[in-house]
Amino acid sequence: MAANFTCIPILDYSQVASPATRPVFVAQLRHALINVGFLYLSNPPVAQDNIQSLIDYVPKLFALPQHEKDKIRMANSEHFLGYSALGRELTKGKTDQREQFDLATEYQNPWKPGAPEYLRLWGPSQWPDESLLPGFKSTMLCYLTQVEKLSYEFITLLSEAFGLAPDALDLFFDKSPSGMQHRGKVVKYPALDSVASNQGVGPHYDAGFLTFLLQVSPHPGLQVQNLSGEWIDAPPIPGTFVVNIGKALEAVTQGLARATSHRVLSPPTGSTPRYSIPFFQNIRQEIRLSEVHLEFPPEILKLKEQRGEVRATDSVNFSEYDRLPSGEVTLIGRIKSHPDVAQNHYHELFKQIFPDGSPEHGSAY
Ligand SMILES: O=C(O)CCC(=O)C(=O)O
Ligand SMILES: [Fe+2]
Repeated sequence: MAANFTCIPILDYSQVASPATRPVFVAQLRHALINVGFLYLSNPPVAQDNIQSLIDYVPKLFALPQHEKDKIRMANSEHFLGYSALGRELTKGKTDQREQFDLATEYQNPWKPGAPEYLRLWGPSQWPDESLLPGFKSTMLCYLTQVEKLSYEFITLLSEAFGLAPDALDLFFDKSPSGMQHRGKVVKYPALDSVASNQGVGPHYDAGFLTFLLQVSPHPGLQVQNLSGEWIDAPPIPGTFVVNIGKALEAVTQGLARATSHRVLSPPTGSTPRYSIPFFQNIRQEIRLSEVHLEFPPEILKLKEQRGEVRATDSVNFSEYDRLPSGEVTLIGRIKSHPDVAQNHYHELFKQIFPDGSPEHGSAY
């Protein structure tokens, strides 16, 4: 089988419910996880009317007066949650040309001085004033809760695809009430004529286990890197999520599930902006992936050998999962991409990572 993919498979979630079609879904999932690292998911179990209301809010969210957006800027938040103006984020040391709101599932942070710093990473979101955007907060939270549920269902399917027990990956999640926080973002990529480069977001891997991306507007721009380093387009397909694998899941599956390098190019000159809403599934922050050993059946491991190794990639982030607790790996990634937040809230780590001060044109990766 040609492991060096040139297109991204489309899986139909409605096949999961019936015993007759579930094995078809699971087989396609196995292929997508091992050989591609990306897939489209059609018929996801998330209410269409909720998705549509959320989509309707997106341009209004970015159209809020600048001072209202600045009131909830990420630099206020030790949890790296809130608004990032255009040009405030770095990937591979270069400025990303996007504007975004990081908004997570609800979580009360019990951190006390003396506990590891990375446990400060989860906490309450900063929401725009309710009177300016009535109903936005509840719509976004309802959306995040549904995608969270889907993300757990997907983990069970993934275990099945890899020949593991259905609960083999449960140890990565604390499913008690408010035991976990997962993060979402609402992102705007302005057209090339109003930004300084075409780096909407530079080449990178995602952090945790799974990402569920809603491509809100019809713009292409998302690209995925195959094994030989070619960039393959992943244009929006209405009614689907794009699902991809984070670096933590790759590490703990011994590379069976591929974390695939991806990027977004800015829309061309004269275009309207591109909008997207990713959801990032986290894992427990204290867990060290190096201490978890999953037993995969030999026939599954053989599929990885058949795929071969990645021959070229432009992404380098989140390589520390082989030694550090997962929360610390995420914190390092957040500090490198949002040094202004780190400068306000994580002085020691900021100094370690940026001994010469805040990077003008970053050199963190
Ligand atoms: O906006 C997109 O389509 C993808 C964004 C992304 O890859 C990310 O924020 O990690
Ligand atoms: Fe990403």
